Amino acid sequence: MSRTITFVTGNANKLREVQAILAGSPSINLVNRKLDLPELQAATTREVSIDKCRRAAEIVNAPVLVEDTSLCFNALNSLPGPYIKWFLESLGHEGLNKMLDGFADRSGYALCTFAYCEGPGKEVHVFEGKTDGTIVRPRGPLDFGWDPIFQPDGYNVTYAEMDKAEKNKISHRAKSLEKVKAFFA
Ligand SMILES: O=c1nc[nH]c2c1ncn2[C@H]1C[C@H](O)[C@@H](COP(=O)(O)OP(=O)(O)OP(=O)(O)O)O1
Ligand SMILES: [Mg+2]
Repeated sequence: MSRTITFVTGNANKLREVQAILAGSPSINLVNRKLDLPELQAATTREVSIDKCRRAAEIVNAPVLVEDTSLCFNALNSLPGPYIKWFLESLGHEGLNKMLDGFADRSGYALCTFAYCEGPGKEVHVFEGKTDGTIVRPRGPLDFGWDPIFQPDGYNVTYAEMDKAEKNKISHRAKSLEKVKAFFA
């Protein structure tokens, strides 16, 4: 049985990756609604995505999936975290790198948190995926967010330099979507 789920996101690149990763998953029929939902000022992507999911369910009034992504620097006790979007917009790739120039540790991780809810007032289910890596000077195409400055552990290329299919095998998003798929299987 295939269920129709509305993926609420304003980010076209996220949508493309989610569609690619879910291609061939017969249990999920994904449709998109482009809404840039307001996001709670909270410490974790978990809290942000749960709140975002509740808001989405109210608006769409049907089963919804949302996702919130963090980029966390270990030297900064996991900041910028859920605020990476605003740090990236204000500081750019170079500014994000400079934030770490005073530290020996340039390691970090990408964290993706999907949240699913059947409708207004219903329980919210959370699915997290994490990929560890290093923050590097930008390399590769500039089409998706902080991809050029994130080099996943075990690779000598950045997310941006990787084949899309390769990124979609090992990414934070792929790992959390594995859990989403298992939930609906
Ligand atoms: O795999 C990724 N590779 C590189 N950059 C990424 C990735 N995934 C999210 N990003 C960027 C987009 C945004 O600058 C921030 C997350 O913020 P986040 O609120 O989750 O995304 P968003 O506001 O663009 O879309 P949405 O409407 O789903 O909230 O990191
Ligand atoms: Mg957002």
